Amino acid sequence: MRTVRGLWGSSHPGPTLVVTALALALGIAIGLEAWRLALLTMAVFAGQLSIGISNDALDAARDRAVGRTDKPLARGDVSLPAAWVAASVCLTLALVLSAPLGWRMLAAHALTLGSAWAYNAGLKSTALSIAPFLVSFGVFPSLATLSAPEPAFAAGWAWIAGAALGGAVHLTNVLPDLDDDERTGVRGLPHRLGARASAVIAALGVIAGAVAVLLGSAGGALVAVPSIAWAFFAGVALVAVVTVVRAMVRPPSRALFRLVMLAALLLAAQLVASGGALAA
Ligand SMILES: CC(C)=CCC/C(C)=C/CC/C(C)=C/COP(=O)(O)OP(=O)(O)O
Repeated sequence: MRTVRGLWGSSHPGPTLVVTALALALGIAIGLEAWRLALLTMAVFAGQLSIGISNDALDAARDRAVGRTDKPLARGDVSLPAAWVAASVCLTLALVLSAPLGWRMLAAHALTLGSAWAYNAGLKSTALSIAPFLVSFGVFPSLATLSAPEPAFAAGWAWIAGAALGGAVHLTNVLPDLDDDERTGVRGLPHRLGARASAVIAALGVIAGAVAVLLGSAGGALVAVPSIAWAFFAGVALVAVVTVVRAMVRPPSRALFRLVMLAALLLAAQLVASGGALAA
């Protein structure tokens, strides 16, 4: 039981659940039938577990060195071999569950997973640390549209929205750990930019994502934007403003990352509410 709890804690449960909910929301928005929706959601969930657990497995020694008591592997609640078995099983499950949805969906999911694992394996310590987030989240909306009986890539605006939000996720996720990371030699893009610049760019990313969804789901015509979409846009813009203000007046905390996740969920809800045409 301790191992299962520890593995769940290592999976980055918050982001895992949010990304899974986003996949479910996108699948609902495009009207996927029940079995496709279930497979898409379970495949994304398994993939997220594999990304989160492998991330903590690769970071275990560093996390132990800086006394990260929030990390089950660093605390010794889970052994490293158990984490690697769990991450490998989840990765395999993610691919096996994707396969019945078609080879295009399988290939796209493999790409998002490969890019995330590349982050874990070392890209996180380079100036290109943001790249896997742009790639994985950029491709992410297409996981839903490629799961449809007539597979298609997502529309260009959805790629832009996904990548912009993915960038914001990265720029805010590492903020509370900047000092610990520097001590263990992890110097990704946010470390090089500094906390405030990262938070401001993340907020701009959130706004860019909101504009892409607002205009994209209305076919590019401002006059065609329904009032419900404007309401969601205002909500997301408010989240972006709060993110910047918080970053200016308080030391960087998990709150900024949670605000970005909230913005992503609001945008997904907007897509479901407006029944926006997501496919290209
Ligand atoms: C759609 C999809 C597949 C997206 C995934 C994209 C991606 C690059 C995910 C990595 C997620 C992750 C475990 C970040 C934490 O890393 P960290 O080690 O920087 O921070 P930590 O202290 O929170 O572990």
